[in-house]
Amino acid sequence: MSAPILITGGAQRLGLAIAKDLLSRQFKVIITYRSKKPSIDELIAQGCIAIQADFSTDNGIAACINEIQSHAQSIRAIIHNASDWDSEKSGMASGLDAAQIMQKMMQVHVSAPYQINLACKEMLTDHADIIHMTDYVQDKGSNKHIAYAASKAALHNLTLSFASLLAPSVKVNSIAPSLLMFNIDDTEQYKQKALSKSILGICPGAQEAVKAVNFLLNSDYVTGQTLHLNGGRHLK
Ligand SMILES: NC(=O)C1=CN([C@@H]2O[C@H](COP(=O)(O)OP(=O)(O)OC[C@H]3O[C@@H](n4cnc5c(N)ncnc54)[C@H](OP(=O)(O)O)[C@@H]3O)[C@@H](O)[C@H]2O)C=CC1
Ligand SMILES: Nc1nc2c(c(=O)[nH]1)N=C([C@H](O)[C@@H](O)CO)CN2
Repeated sequence: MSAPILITGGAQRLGLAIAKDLLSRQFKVIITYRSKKPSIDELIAQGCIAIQADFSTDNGIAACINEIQSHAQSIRAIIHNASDWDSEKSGMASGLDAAQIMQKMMQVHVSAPYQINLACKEMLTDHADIIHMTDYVQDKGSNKHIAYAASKAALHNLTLSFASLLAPSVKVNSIAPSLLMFNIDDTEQYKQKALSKSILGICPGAQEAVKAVNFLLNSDYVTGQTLHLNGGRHLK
């Protein structure tokens, strides 16, 4: 029986598109989700295993690891996709102070992938992959999402460390998107401004991430790298 591919945060948007693509091509898929959504029942109906997990606490991460290990003896790939895109403004508006915002961003984007990778590394098959979904801001920072950007930079640093630790049997890479999908509450003004930040000027949708994941899964010689999905934003 083929080893499953684990996708964290697989119940919506990019993670859901990646899960659906892999299931359509007969991969075994395990997703984690934080809050219940209709998409989860659809995935389960297609044979996906769905694990409820909230990475905001170490107990939540440990419980998730136990669930993963109860469902699989081996793992073909781990895609760390789960994420909260907190700005300092939105975080403080929700009552968090600076320390709590930084802790929240580092917990989901760094501590969870770190703990899951170490706990599951012996389960990874020969020629396995770990993919960290980072962000264009990993290299550039962000004046509105300071803690978020720092956590994505730290996540990319995990790529470098785990690529070195797990070679040659496991490849570890970052995928660093900028705008791939809008959010439901994005205004037209925001959308136009976001589109203007890249030289290609489009919002390509989730399939751009699907294609990048499949490139890495099919590669034999790419590790410790970043696949930039940013429409040439760095050239603007
Ligand atoms: N979409 C884009 O244009 C871009 C995306 N990226 C990155 O790509 C990845 C996918 O993006 P996107 O699909 O938009 O992501 P989403 O913002 O849709 O988040 C994906 C999932 O992560 C889950 N999640 C958030 N916090 C936690 C937590 N503490 N524990 C467990 N699960 C959690 C959410 O659960 P819940 O549904 O319960 O909230 C959500 O379903 C992310 O890492 C993102 O940072 C980077 C740049 C651009
Ligand atoms: N977890 C998330 N991270 C990010 C999102 C998102 O919706 N969820 N969106 C972005 C933006 O698209 C940004 O790249 C361009 O404005 C960044 N990260």
